[in-house]
Amino acid sequence: MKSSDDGDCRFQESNSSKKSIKMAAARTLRIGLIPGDGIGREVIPAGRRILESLPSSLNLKFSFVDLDAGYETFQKTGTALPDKTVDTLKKECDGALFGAVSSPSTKVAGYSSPIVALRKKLDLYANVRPVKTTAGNSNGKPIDLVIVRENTEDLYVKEERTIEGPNGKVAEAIKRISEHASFRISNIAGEIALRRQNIRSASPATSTRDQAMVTITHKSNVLSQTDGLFRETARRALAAEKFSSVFVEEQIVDSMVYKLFRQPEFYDVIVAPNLYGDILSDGAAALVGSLGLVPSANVGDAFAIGEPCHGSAPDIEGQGISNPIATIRSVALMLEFLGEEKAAAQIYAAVDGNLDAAQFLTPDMGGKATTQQVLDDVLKRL
Ligand SMILES: NC(=O)C1=CN([C@@H]2O[C@H](COP(=O)(O)OP(=O)(O)OC[C@H]3O[C@@H](n4cnc5c(N)ncnc54)[C@H](O)[C@@H]3O)[C@@H](O)[C@H]2O)C=CC1
Ligand SMILES: O=C(O)CCCC(=O)C(=O)O
Repeated sequence: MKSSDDGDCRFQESNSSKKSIKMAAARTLRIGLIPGDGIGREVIPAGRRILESLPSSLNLKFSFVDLDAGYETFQKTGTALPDKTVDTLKKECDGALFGAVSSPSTKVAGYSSPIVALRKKLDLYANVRPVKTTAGNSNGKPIDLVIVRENTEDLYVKEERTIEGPNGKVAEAIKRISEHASFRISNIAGEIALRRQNIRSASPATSTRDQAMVTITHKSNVLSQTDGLFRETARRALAAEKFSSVFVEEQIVDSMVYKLFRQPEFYDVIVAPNLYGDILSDGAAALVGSLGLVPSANVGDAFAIGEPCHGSAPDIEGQGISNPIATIRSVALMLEFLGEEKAAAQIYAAVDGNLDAAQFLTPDMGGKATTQQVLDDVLKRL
């Protein structure tokens, strides 16, 4: 049961043809909820509450289906990502929210990260991670950048092996970079840069950037074949006529970290292979105050999963103090990719209001509020 719908939607063009017939009908979206482990189970209910509380003027309705994945699921069933979860997402859902999972740091026979697997199984090839300060929370250095991380390959193909070498064990992993995946991720990075520029052009008074920019991140000075292919392909993708207004530059990943920390306000869109994108986004989260603020969307041509950038945070699990904002912003990001920009904008504004007022902040942000209090404050502002 995919969405019944009268709205315009980037990923659901077949539905847009119904627009003229059913202008007044509400669009109903079916959302899969995958809390996972740890604080994933604390923040996903907050995400659901946001969707349930959107103003009726948006003409949007939601139905939900609870789905399993994670380490606890693995312990109970022997698999971290049940087929039922994947099938339900594919056959029934328009989008999904994923919390976090507790993947062990040592090898456990039969366990494999379910979120890494899910991204591949649904071909969610782009991991879009906006990192942003708000007006009241910028320390004079407004940050507004997006990390666009390739989501299906690189070292995350997880083809590893351990062999006996002459001096003990030797472990190896394949780093796979394809022209196809590098091209499509760079193309989406260019499109995001253009879209951001259009939004800025609509309100020039508040904009501090004149031109869209994409920074290609790589380590092709050392890895000339793998990262070399990524760099070369990204250059080619971004040289397309449609991106002629986008300034394209590149940065070797280690100095990228340096420059990002020295001058974060310089960056607009950063496109990176999977592992560098993962690391850069957690680093960028520190620049805006907390991992608990940074959302992501796993995006393919036909589906989007909103997911906070953080993990299952076992150090704060069960205390009721996990920051729900990364998840709430992930809800907005998922809606954006499902064509519901207006709803997304209202959620972003409510979150910005909460952060700027700084009355209800969780301890990671220096406050004393609980998850519930932050959620209630955001709901009040919606
Ligand atoms: N996508 C996913 O499901 C991810 C899962 N993980 C898993 O999470 C587990 C824990 O990993 P860590 O390295 O500790 O990373 P983590 O992201 O869970 O936590 C890092 C630090 O950030 C804090 N933090 C994270 N989210 C927060 C929030 N919403 N509010 C307040 N504070 C927050 C934590 O308390 C901790 O001090 C591991 O098993 C790892 O495999 C890690 C990253 C992503
Ligand atoms: O722990 C896991 O299972 C997944 C960790 C991967 C990751 O950090 C990310 O992709 O954001």
